[in-house]
Amino acid sequence: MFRPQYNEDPSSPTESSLATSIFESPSHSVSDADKRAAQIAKWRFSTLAANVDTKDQYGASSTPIYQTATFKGVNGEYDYTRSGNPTRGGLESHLARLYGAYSAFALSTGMTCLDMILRLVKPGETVLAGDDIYGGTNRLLTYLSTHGGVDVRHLDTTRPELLLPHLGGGNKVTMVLLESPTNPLLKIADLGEIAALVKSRAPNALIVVDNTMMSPYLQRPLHLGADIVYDSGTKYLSGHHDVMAGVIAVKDEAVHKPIAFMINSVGSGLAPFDSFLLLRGVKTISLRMDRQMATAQLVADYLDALGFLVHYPGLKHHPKRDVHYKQATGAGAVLSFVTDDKALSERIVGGTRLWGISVSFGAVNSLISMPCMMSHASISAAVRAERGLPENLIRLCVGIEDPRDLIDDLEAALLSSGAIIHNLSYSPQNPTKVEAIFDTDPSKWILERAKAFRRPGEESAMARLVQGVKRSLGMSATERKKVEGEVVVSAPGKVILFGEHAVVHGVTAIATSVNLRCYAALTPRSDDKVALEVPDLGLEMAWDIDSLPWHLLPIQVEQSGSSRRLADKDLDAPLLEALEEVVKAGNVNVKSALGAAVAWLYLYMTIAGSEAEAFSATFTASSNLPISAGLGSSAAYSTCIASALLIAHQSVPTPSSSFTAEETNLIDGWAFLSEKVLHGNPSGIDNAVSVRGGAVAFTRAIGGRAGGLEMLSGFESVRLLLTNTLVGRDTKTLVAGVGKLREEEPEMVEGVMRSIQAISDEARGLLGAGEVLDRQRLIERLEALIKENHSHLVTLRVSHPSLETIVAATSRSPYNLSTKLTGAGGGGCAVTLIPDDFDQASLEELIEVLRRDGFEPHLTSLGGKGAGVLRNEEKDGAGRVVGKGEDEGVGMPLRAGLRGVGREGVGKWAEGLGEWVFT
Ligand SMILES: N[C@@H](CCSC[C@H](N)C(=O)O)C(=O)O
Repeated sequence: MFRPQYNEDPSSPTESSLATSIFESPSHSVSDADKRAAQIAKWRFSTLAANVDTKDQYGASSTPIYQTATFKGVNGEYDYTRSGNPTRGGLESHLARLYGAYSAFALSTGMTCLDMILRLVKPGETVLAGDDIYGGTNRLLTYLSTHGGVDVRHLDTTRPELLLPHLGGGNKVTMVLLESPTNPLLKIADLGEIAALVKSRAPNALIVVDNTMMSPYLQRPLHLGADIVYDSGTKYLSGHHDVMAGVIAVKDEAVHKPIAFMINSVGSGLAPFDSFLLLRGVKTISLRMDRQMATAQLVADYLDALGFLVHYPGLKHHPKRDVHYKQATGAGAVLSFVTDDKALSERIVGGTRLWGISVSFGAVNSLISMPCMMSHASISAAVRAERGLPENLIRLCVGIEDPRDLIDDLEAALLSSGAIIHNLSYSPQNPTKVEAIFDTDPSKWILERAKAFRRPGEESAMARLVQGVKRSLGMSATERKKVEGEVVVSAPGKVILFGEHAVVHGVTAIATSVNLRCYAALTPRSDDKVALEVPDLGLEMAWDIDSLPWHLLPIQVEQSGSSRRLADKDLDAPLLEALEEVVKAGNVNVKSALGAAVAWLYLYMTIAGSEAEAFSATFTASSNLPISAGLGSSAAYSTCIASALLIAHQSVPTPSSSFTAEETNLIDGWAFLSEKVLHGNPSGIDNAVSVRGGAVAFTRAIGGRAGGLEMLSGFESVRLLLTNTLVGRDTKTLVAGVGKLREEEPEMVEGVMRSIQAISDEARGLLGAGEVLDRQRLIERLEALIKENHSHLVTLRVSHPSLETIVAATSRSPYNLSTKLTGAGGGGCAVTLIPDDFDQASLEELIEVLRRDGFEPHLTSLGGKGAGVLRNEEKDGAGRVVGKGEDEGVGMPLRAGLRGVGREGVGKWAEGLGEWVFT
């Protein structure tokens, strides 16, 4: 005789026949039927579901509806539809295969199934059931206990150990009735563990599982130790809410027989037409459920991201997620959430248009309900309260609609009800961008979508309070990543030697690094804070890491071609605005300090990529570069932030000799992003020079012409006097002034632009790999070009009396030096080339003259090194750099020295630290 195999995947337990008689247990002959069964046993669920294995007398593809009450007794197989009907029989054979069951029965409703099953329990016996169960189940169990003499006990089935006191001893437990997930709180019971536990202590007790939430597609309890499983066929099995039905599937003949007897005696078998509908619906179950589940996950993620307490086993933090996925292959398409306010829940439910307000679930259209008022209304309010079923609970049953329409509708209802409000840190132009993400990654889309809103009121305040208390107790809310040792970096400033202003109009500019630099240390700490110290700006701030707006982090688009995460091209407006608020909340409003703090936090968060990757550290930066003088101090600062963070995150290792081109480009990309935070729309030339050092020729892409950046490698260092006029100026106004002049006098300005392009072209040749001149001739040509370029800048009206004073002082005898403004002009700095043979005494005298005139001269040189990192040789046994955190007891962190030496001493301090490696 053929016996079913209870394997992992659905087996083929019954012989393929159009009908299964309920009078007798299925008997099967070894032969073709067994061979076919063996073949079917290999099929996966969706193949089995779509192929109904019937043997109709006419070969009908779709099982015919035998709409007849009686039969004339051909072969004695059927006599009366209550006892057996070919349409129902075909359905039952098909269902048995899907459940991996010994046999299956199709009944008029799910509740009829439970009724038939509960008739196996006798008065005086005990049934154990969950404390979160469907209202109809609770009602029938209550009736049985009040009218049938059955002892019904409700327990929390998520804790198998709670069953123990009820098993064995004087207890007469003959049935354990389980739901997993439960309806409506989606709690998870470990079906296998409970079955084993019950069987070990009460071997005769039957394990019964209501599997309606999952269907056999996702969970097959008979394979987990259950004896009987039943489903409301009205739900996922039929899928269209056009038929009421129930299905019982059993493990063996011993259970089959009494249930078959009862169904025939009572006449609860499913009618032929309804059997046809159920059979038709079940063929598509896997398709429907896959789609419904995928959308349910999005809806759950969305509500979760908005801060609602959501019950759904697909959520990462569902308390029994692991148990669920041990016994089921998916999370299903029902979820519930609480609002903490019944009236609010009513407004949400009433505010939806697409979600139908209805009981039931599993159909192709989505439904919304309040269980306490609907599916679970038959449980008294007192019992609901006792069992922890919130009156404000909303249950969502997700259908196959487009997820975007469902979210639109739900979002509108949440908004109109006041359950969520707009997140003002979110820029309103983003929805289109967000919509586009849906096609490539719906789960990222949903999280981005949730960023636009937040829940008003208590909950977040409460969460903040809890976190505050935790912090005050010295408890960390999150296990933090640690920075391994202190990271010390530096990066140079730059001067634009030729082509400033003209570069805005597409002319090539030549910029070189200077040996004035920004220095910075990233020092580990262990108090869950991230801090910033820029003593030059009077900036000293610290933030709790978990108080930062991590939820606004831009979506991380998969990047091909690099194992490292590259910087985004554009700034994320919501994050930027939120960080400005964060910094302003610390009473920092001065533009330079505000920018420095926001740039630091922006890179700190985006390079980490998530709060989980963030570490606790202090970033300390100081620079001997004049600030806001057109010398690229912000680019040097940005380069320091980028390189320190990338090294700390081990995206860039501290090299033994120099950085690779890929590492250099990576640092440049992130430094450019920081420059965007600081300047809005920078050209990129400053960070390019700061990261790479040396000299570059930079042409901005403009009017369809390609731009470019060329490193000028043949360049040897030249001495330079950089004189700060200390006259503040506004770059934007000066750039706009040249633009206006171009409109008013186009020919004149075009002529100047052409001349400056010629200067830059010649300089590119001199400093690059072009014409090789002897050193003296090179300096002479550069001096001539400096003078010429300055005169053009005067013509463009961007000079300033203070700059002209410096030009005059340096060009007069006995100095005879060439000077030009650098950068935006209108004040700022002037650069004076110092030939190799210029005598030291004259130089010192000139510096004194300039000082007396109220200027601030710095002797420096052109074309120094780019970004650098201090090689820390101190390693521990595992080869890691020894940490010098605030509290690691390994001596003073280097940042203390960096703060202590002041701007003038910082260069010397850095030199004395040890060996540096540069890009
Ligand atoms: N009025 C009905 C409610 C049926 S609820 C159906 C379904 N099981 C669900 O959970 O939505 C009744 O009282 O039984």
